[in-house]
Amino acid sequence: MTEPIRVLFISISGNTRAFAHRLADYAQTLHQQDPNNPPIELKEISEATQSDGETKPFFVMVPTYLDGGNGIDNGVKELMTNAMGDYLAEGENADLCLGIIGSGNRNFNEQYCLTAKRYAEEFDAPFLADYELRGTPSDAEKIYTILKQAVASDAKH
Ligand SMILES: Cc1cc2nc3c(=O)[nH]c(=O)nc-3n(C[C@H](O)[C@H](O)[C@H](O)COP(=O)(O)O)c2cc1C
Repeated sequence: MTEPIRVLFISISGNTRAFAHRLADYAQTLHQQDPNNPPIELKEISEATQSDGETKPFFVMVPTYLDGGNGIDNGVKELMTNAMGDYLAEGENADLCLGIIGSGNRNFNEQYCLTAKRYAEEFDAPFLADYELRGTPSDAEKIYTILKQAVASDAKH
């Protein structure tokens, strides 16, 4: 039996939630065709989430909400998504994070997907992929392949 791929996400206006479900639906279709394709198990993190301590590896999907700065030579302030950063910082959770997927809007130029990039650095996990807004079917295909490869090459756990 193939272990599900776990994906933790946070979503403020619903785009990341929509993409997470698109990704899980795509994984489910492939899983039904061939049980060697792992399904995706989603967990939504919000301000209300209490961590009882993660025990299995997972990936993170985080959109970008930043205020001020340009993210390069002056500071930016993370808004809205802090509950995910707090969750990763709790206990040993970050040790189980296999990678971060960022989303955002390219209109933000250098700040595109910057929260995911900052998390990757802070929590010492690879920045695996990015997509815009609600993502596309081809983003789901691409990201599913990346997650599957990351699980297969995970020598840490
Ligand atoms: C106030 C605000 C600030 C944002 N800042 C950024 C940003 O700095 N970089 C970026 O790539 N996207 C930025 N975005 C775009 C969001 O990351 C994008 O809409 C994302 O899909 C929202 O995900 P959600 O609907 O799951 O909350 C911003 C959106 C808003 C409303």
